[in-house]
Amino acid sequence: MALTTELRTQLQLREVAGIPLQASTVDNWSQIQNFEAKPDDLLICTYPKSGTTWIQEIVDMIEQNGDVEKCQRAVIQHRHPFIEWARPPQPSARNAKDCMVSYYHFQRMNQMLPDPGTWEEYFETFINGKVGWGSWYDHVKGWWEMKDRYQILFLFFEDIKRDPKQEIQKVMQFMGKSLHETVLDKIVQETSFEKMKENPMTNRSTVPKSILDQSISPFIRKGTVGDWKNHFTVVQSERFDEIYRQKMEGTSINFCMEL
Ligand SMILES: Nc1ncnc2c1ncn2[C@@H]1O[C@H](COP(=O)(O)OS(=O)(=O)O)[C@@H](OP(=O)(O)O)[C@H]1O
Repeated sequence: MALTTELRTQLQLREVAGIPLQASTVDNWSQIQNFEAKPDDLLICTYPKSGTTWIQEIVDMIEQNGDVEKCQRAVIQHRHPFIEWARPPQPSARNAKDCMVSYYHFQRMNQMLPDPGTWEEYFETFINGKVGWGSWYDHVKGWWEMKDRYQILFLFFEDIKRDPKQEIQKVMQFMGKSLHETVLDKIVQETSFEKMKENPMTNRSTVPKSILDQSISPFIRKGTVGDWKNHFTVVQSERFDEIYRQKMEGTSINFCMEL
């Protein structure tokens, strides 16, 4: 049974250093902040809805040398636990407009996050960074500035979509692995949108409907670049571009908005 609307409106996000987060994350914050990575740990650092699940599956497929059965050993969220969920960061970025659309549909179906309201209301919430995990702009700018100072592989959703093999190869090299071309091709195939949408270990179908109601919007929804054009009005798009220019001023990062 889904949470009632009344209960959902009570699901307020709380803030740590100005970043809205789920209450359970805030309650465990000191434990999360004290997390110490081991030298060979690989952290996947994504803004929500930027392809987290996709890169998780790619990384595991590489780690398991393309062995599909091994990647079926558990659901994706158990194979790579989320640090902020405090049960026991490579940044991946996706253009802000598609990210907003994806996040909007996710908040409609995710009963553990506040109801997004109408698309117009959500537009304001998102551009003001009042969504869970905070501002898209701060996340992307922060990691972009950091990328040359640490051992970081910065990936774009749009690049993986355009040329999955080339980007998977980059991840493989970053992980210090060398896999045969046929294995790479298999990984490309197994991590395609169609495969991951059907795969119960990646599509969140095992999560109860009371948490993720996939009848409202599927977790693996469209997986495209440019879906924002189906949601943004011309006025919204122009206003967004202006705000984007202000917020991203001074950064050299460039996003592809359509393929
Ligand atoms: N294999 C593959 N190919 C293309 N696109 C894919 C793939 N897997 C997931 N996706 C799309 O990624 C979006 C979900 O992002 P996240 O996994 O970061 O979501 S979450 O933050 O972990 O909830 C969500 O985007 P939208 O479809 O635009 O909503 C998913 O459909």
